[in-house]
Amino acid sequence: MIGNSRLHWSWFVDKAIVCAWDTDYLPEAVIEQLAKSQTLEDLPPEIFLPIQRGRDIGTEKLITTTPEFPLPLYLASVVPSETRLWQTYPNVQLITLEQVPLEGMYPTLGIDRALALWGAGQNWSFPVLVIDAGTALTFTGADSKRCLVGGAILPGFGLQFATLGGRTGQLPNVTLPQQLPKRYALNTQEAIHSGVIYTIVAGVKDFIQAWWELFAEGNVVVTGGDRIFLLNYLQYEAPDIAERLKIEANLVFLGMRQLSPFPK
Ligand SMILES: Nc1ncnc2c1ncn2[C@@H]1O[C@H](COP(=O)(O)OP(=O)(O)O)[C@@H](O)[C@H]1O
Ligand SMILES: CC(C)(COP(=O)(O)O)[C@@H](O)C(=O)NCCC(=O)O
Ligand SMILES: [K+]
Repeated sequence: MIGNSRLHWSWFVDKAIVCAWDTDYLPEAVIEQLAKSQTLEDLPPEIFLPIQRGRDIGTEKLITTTPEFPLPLYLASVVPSETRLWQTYPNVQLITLEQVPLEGMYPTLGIDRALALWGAGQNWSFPVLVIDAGTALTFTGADSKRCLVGGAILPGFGLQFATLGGRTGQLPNVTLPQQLPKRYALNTQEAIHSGVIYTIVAGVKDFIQAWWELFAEGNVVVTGGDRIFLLNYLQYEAPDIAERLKIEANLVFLGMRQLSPFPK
């Protein structure tokens, strides 16, 4: 899965997610090395270091399966320039919205949102709302008939901080704090933390409450690179809401493995 910040990887054996990890965007040379690899040992370390170091729980299972080479690659992307790069890989299948069995999708819906929503619905049941705290923060919901209700898109935590740091004369770049900051800050860094975090948390709370007005028993699943931070803040601000949330890093991959038929 190619996101707007980085690449998200999963190694599948049939429908099992053996392991999952993230990397930075990668240069063409690495894609070429992947294409030429004939054994697990040949695989580019930029991609498979987590596996090759043997630190991942899935490693043993991996070594005992004999995959075909070049490795089949299922690609979903919301970054067209990166899609083009990876389409040079000889054994690539592009996953598109047509393969996701949700009803009512609009043509420009992000494939990451569609796959995450499908994965959440398959894993927990519909109706379901997915909150993706990634580069963008997105809400994407579907009803009990697996029909897209719709959603919303706003700049994620990192993007809000980067915009303030990059587009103003005297604001520094800041990173996410572990704890919910003080609301009334007395220095610049904490003022940025407070402004971005309290408004995102209030917005997320409001979207969740609105969702439960539509679907009283509706599931809510949180994913994305900043999911743990978001959940932590919500636990302080709205513990009753936080308690009812599901959290899952690999929603997109849960969605991919439930495509029927799995793309060939
Ligand atoms: N190594 C990392 N590289 C980039 N973002 C990271 C990293 N680790 C954590 N993050 C956080 O993840 C967020 C991006 O979420 P992610 O779901 O990975 O994005 P996307 O799917 O849009 O590529 C960033 O705002 C950042 O705070
Ligand atoms: C909204 C997104 C930018 C989110 O991307 P991400 O933050 O996960 O990298 C992406 O899903 C996208 O480009 N969507 C297309 C517009 C839409 O979903 O309506
Ligand atoms: K995402």
